[in-house]
Amino acid sequence: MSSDQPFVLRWGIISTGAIAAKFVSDVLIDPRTRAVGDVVHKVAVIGSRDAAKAKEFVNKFGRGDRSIKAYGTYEEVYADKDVDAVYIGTPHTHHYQNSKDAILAKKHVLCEKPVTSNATELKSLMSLAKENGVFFMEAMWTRFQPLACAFKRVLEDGRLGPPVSLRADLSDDLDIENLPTSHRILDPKLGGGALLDLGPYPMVWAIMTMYEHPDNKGEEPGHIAASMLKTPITGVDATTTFVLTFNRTLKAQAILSCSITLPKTRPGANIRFRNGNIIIDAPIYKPGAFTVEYFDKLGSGNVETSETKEFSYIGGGWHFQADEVARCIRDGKLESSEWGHDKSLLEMKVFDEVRRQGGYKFPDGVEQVLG
Ligand SMILES: NC(=O)C1=CN([C@@H]2O[C@H](COP(=O)(O)OP(=O)(O)OC[C@H]3O[C@@H](n4cnc5c(N)ncnc54)[C@H](OP(=O)(O)O)[C@@H]3O)[C@@H](O)[C@H]2O)C=CC1
Ligand SMILES: O=C1OC[C@@H](O)[C@H](O)[C@H]1O
Repeated sequence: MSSDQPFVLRWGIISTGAIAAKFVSDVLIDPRTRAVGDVVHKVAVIGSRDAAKAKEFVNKFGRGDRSIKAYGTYEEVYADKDVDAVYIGTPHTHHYQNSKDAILAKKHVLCEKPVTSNATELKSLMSLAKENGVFFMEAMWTRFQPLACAFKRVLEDGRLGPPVSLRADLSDDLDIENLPTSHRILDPKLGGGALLDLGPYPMVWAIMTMYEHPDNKGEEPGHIAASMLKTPITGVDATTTFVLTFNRTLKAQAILSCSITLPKTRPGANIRFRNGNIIIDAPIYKPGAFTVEYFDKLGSGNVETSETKEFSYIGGGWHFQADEVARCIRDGKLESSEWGHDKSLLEMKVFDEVRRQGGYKFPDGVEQVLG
C-alpha cells in the first residue's frame, strides 16, 4: 500500500444498544464528507450477547456490507484477527470488564463514557493498556467535534484573558417515572443516575477551559463541593451539582450540574473570563454554536465585539472521535493528546468524590476494583 492511501481501521463493536447504532452509522459515513482523507473505518464485527440481535444489527446498520460478521458473544469479537480496535457501548458498570477483556486480547479500545465505575478501575485499565501496548481512550466524542476544536483555538489566542468562572449544565427529562427500574438510567447496578450518564459533559468543558489552561500547570482542582438529589424510585441521583475550585495555580471555579428530571437549559454553558465571555449553545454534548464576547477594556463588562460561530456536518458527530483513534493507532500512540488518560482519570476522581459527598454507593460487587 502506498503511503498516500488512507489508513484503514477495522472495528469490532461490543453491544447492539442505542449508542452502538449511532457510532456504527457515523463511522460508515464516507470520511471525505467531513474533509478527512487520511483515515477510513471498516466495521468488521458486531458482538452481542445474542447472535440474533447481532445479525439484526448488521442488517439494519451495516449499509449492506455483507462482510460484517455477527457474533453471539463478546469473546468472539476480542478473539477475531480481523479486528484492530474494539468499541465498547455497554452500560457504564460493564466498561471495566469489557475493556479489560479486549486489552488482554491485544486490541485497541475506545470505551463509552463514563469510562469506568470508579477511578481505581480506570487506573488498572490504564496500566493494563500500557503493559499490552494498546491504545485506550474514553469515547469523549464532544472533545473531537469541530466546535470544540474552534473553541480551543479561541482560548489559546489569549485575548479573553484567564477564565474565572464557568457554569455548565446537561439536563434531559428522561421521564423516569415511566422507565422500568431495570433501565440503565435508574438501576444502581448499572451505575444509574444523572452524574455518571450526563456529568461527563459539563466536565469536558471545565477540563478544556480550566484543567488544560497553561496557567493551571496540570493541577487537579484543590477543592470539590457536591450535592445530590436522589430519586425515591431507586435511590440514584436525579439532579447533581458540583463545584470544582482550581485554586492551586489558576484561580477559577467551575459550577457543574446535570439532571435526568429537567429539560435542557439554555445556554448550555457560560464561561466568564477577565476580558469577555463565551456562551455555548445547548445541548453541551453537541452544541451547534458558540458566541465569544470581548470587553472594551479589561474587566469592564462592556461588550465591544461579539462573534457567533456555527457548525454543521454530515452525521451525528461520533465519527470525529473515531478519526482520532485511527490516527493515534496509525501513529503508534497509546493515548490521545486531546483526551488522554489523565483527563478521564480526573473525571473519575471527581465523580468518586461527588458520589462520596452525595452518599451514592454502588451495590456490593458492582465495582470490580476498589481503591
Ligand atoms: N456518547 C454518547 O453520546 C452516548 C453514550 N452513551 C453511553 O453508552 C453506554 C450505553 O448506553 P446505551 O447505548 O444508551 O444503552 P442501551 O441500554 O441502549 O444499550 C446497552 C447495550 O449493552 C449491552 N449490555 C451488556 N450487558 C448489559 C446489561 N447487563 N444490561 C443491559 N445491556 C447490556 C446490550 O447489548 P447486547 O444485548 O447486544 O449485548 C445493550 O443493548 C452507556 O455507558 C452510556 O453512558 C449512551 C448514549 C449516548
Ligand atoms: O451520552 C449521552 O449523551 C446524550 C444523552 O441523551 C444520553 O443519555 C447520554 O448517555
